[in-house]
Amino acid sequence: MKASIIGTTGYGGAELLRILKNHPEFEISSIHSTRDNLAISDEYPHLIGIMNNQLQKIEPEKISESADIVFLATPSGVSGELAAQFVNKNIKIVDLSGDLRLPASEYKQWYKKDPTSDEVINQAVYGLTEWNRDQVKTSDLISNPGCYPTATLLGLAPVVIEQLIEKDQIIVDAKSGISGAGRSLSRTSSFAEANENFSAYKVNQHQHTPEIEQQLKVWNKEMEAITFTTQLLPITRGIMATSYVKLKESYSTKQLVELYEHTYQQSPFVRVRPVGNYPSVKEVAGSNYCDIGLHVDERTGRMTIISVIDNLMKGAAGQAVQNANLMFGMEETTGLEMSPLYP
Ligand SMILES: NC(=O)C1=CN([C@@H]2O[C@H](COP(=O)(O)OP(=O)(O)OC[C@H]3O[C@@H](n4cnc5c(N)ncnc54)[C@H](OP(=O)(O)O)[C@@H]3O)[C@@H](O)[C@H]2O)C=CC1
Ligand SMILES: CC(=O)N[C@@H](CCC(=O)OP(=O)(O)O)C(=O)O
Repeated sequence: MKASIIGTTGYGGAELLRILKNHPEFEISSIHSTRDNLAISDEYPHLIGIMNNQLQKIEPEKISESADIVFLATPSGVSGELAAQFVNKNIKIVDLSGDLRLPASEYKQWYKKDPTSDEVINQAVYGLTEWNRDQVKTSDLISNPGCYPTATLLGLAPVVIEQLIEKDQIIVDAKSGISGAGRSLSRTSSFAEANENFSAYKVNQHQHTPEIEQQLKVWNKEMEAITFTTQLLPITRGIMATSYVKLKESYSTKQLVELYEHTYQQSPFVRVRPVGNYPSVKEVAGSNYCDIGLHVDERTGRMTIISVIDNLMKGAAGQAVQNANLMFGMEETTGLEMSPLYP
């Protein structure tokens, strides 16, 4: 299968290159960004001697004729316009941005950008793979989940679906490494501002809030608004989402660990930690795993759920390829079985 990547010079694009270069079934047929006639190894010297593909102009007609799938690793606002040019052509699409995840009106409110049309948005399947496998398999247009929603939703799903928690009491305290902000320069992600620092941003205004709430409502329509805080960690890769939920009845940690193990027993990329064991971001770095640890505080009746992912892998390129694998009838793990980079 031939794959094209748009947004190849960004961090998500670079991670797609790393995965697809070693994928047994996908071959990289063309790479694109706003620039062309530049070798990818000139932009990314870590690829010297590994890949010397040239960046090419973005010509949707030509790409659709020569590739079976296109990955849009482009910024929100750009991806939606590109997706509209590829839909209904003979090519599958996986969009890594937030452009196809929300209804147009809600997108405008949270992203403060013009949305793409609801007609395109409505064709997209939300690619939280573990929970949407059947739809992903038959879709030609995938809206890949955001990095924070992936970690948060995988952590919350079992207790929301089983209706074990209060519907209006979810608090999510989430932290991301700096690569989550992309490759372009910004003051907050500069070394001097981020190193040895730890700061909260977009408090109660983060654009991933409605994406999380929307999926919680799919699982249980009674679910209400969440409190969601995002923070910037001075590390390169990794997200930790710590969710606090109020249990309706009393359960032990052991009972809930068993529920999570049972829920995810057919999900090779979700690893539930045993009682008393909590995951760290380094334990999933460079891999497509989402690791989940949990604990019930019997004093408060609350459960703490800690889920970690690599934002560039399960939070972006890894999950995008996991979805692409299913779209072409492959095992979801194909080309994604790399172990975490530890230490
Ligand atoms: N970083 C992360 O952890 C995650 C990112 N995402 C999403 O994935 C997408 C890519 O993110 P990331 O790789 O971090 O972003 P980067 O800022 O690192 O890269 C953006 C890429 O898009 C290209 N680009 C920018 N504008 C255009 C345009 N008008 N037409 C074509 N290409 C364009 C850039 O090309 P050039 O620089 O050559 O102009 C670059 O290759 C974003 O939508 C992001 O929200 C989702 C989950 C996690
Ligand atoms: C650390 C950091 O800045 N992360 C970014 C992630 C953005 C992103 O992935 O954008 P989408 O909305 O297109 O998914 C943020 O919090 O905005």
